[in-house]
Amino acid sequence: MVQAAAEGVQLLVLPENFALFGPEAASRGAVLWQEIDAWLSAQAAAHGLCIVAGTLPVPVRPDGLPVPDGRVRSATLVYAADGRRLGRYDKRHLFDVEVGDAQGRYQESLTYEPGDDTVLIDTPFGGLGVLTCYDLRFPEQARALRSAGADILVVPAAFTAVTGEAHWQVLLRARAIENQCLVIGAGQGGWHSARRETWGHSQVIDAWGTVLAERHEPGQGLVMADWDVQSQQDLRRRMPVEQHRRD
Ligand SMILES: O=C(O)CNC(=O)[C@H](CS)NC(=O)CCC(=O)C(=O)O
Repeated sequence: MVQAAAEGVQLLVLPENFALFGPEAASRGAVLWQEIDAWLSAQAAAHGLCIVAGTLPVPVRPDGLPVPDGRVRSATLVYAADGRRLGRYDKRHLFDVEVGDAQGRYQESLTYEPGDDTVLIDTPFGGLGVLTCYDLRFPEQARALRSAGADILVVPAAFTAVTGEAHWQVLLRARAIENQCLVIGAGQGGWHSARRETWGHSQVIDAWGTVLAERHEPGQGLVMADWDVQSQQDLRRRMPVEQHRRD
């Protein structure tokens, strides 16, 4: 946070399960999430940063009711530069998939309850939509966000090394190009246990599909880019795909 603020970052996106990762994440999140929420809000205000904190395991639904059966939601919380909460999005597509890597089978729905709604969050930079990790594979969610007014799509993720190498950048670029949005993919990257490896390769992609910045190494780091809002608006005017839709 300190480094980001010093570098002049205005919008900071964190990866999926940035604070808690692995088998204990859900149960620890259920206990710690309010403390982390308060800390994030204070960080946003202290550094004057808009923070997209994707994701945190949260044991209550957006309406305040507890998530039943001891499960949690994979929630992305968004804070304004004064610390106010601008919105919340809960991951809708859960990763119950046989990848065939060292981990073998992923069964996110054992510990997580899917979110219900696609949420457009109003920020000082424009409409912001969240696609959490596996959500990235469902283009209709990104399209719904664009139609609702998204200018920026953020993708907090922990893509597996196997699926990430094959699909991560292609999917991010496709969502950027087809929806003419800035896409910010923030990915966990590296080994988390003897069997769990994530792909990383966080990147920022503009509405034309140009990769503006990318991290190639595993581990933590800041990936930064400038956003040219004007050229995104020009592109949308010259090539109005949203108005040309048939479905
Ligand atoms: O469990 C945690 O601590 C963090 N969350 C994850 O790793 C999630 C759920 S298992 N991973 C994905 O959605 C991977 C998607 C993916 O890799 C793909 O779509 O190819």
